[in-house]
Amino acid sequence: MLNALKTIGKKELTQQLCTKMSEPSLPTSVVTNYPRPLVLCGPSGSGKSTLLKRLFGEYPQTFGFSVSHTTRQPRQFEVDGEHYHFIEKQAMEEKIANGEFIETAIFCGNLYGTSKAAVRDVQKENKVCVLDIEPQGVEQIKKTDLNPLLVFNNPPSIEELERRLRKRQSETEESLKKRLTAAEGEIAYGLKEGNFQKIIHNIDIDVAYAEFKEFVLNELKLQEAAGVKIRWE
Ligand SMILES: Nc1ncnc2c1ncn2[C@@H]1O[C@H](COP(=O)(O)OP(=O)(O)OP(=O)(O)O)[C@@H](O)[C@H]1O
Repeated sequence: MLNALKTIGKKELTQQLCTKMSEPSLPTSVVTNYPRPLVLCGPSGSGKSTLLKRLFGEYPQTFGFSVSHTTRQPRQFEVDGEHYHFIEKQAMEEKIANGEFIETAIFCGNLYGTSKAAVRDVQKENKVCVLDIEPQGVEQIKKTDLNPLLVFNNPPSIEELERRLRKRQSETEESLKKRLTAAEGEIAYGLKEGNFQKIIHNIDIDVAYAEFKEFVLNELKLQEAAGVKIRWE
């Protein structure tokens, strides 16, 4: 499942019980004067959410997530444009056909997706839009003019992934197996030269976070030097 939907899936599951180039890089062509989106890709259990939680904790105003679209009905207290962009199925299908989405998936019979416009909305606040997406989404976003920073979070081994996921106690045996099977392909994709600008070897979380943060901050400073406004506070 695409990663935004993995996140959505977790949210839904809780709510519904529905169940190398390691050199800093400047944009080759400056399409907008907004902060470049930050893509963090890596297998389930590799520690993406842990890294992002720390980053958001340290820089609460600088980074943001985009608002996803969904065809499901809003729940009480859910605000359109805040929790989701609620949209009719046909309208969403038209937008998908129009190439307006970076990634989409179906969960419990409803469509969900991350639109390019939603990423732009975060950029317009001078924030870095963070996207936790799977390889298919990475390939999609590379085809757009969003010009993201691409980071791969590499776990030490499949065995360690399994240990982390079991300890997290978030998975059934079936979903655990699916995640571990998918991990092999994701790691191969992540380590392939040229697919990402930065690979974080996430063994010790403190070391991994320090490396991740250093890469991101260096990139943001380069963008600032090129005239991009970044919201620090
Ligand atoms: N470097 C690390 N060493 C040991 N444990 C870690 C490390 N990084 C994360 N963890 C733990 O492993 C578990 C999985 O981490 P996390 O939820 O951040 O992964 P994820 O990549 O976001 O997974 P998913 O894609 O399924 O959301 C968590 O319980 C987290 O505390």
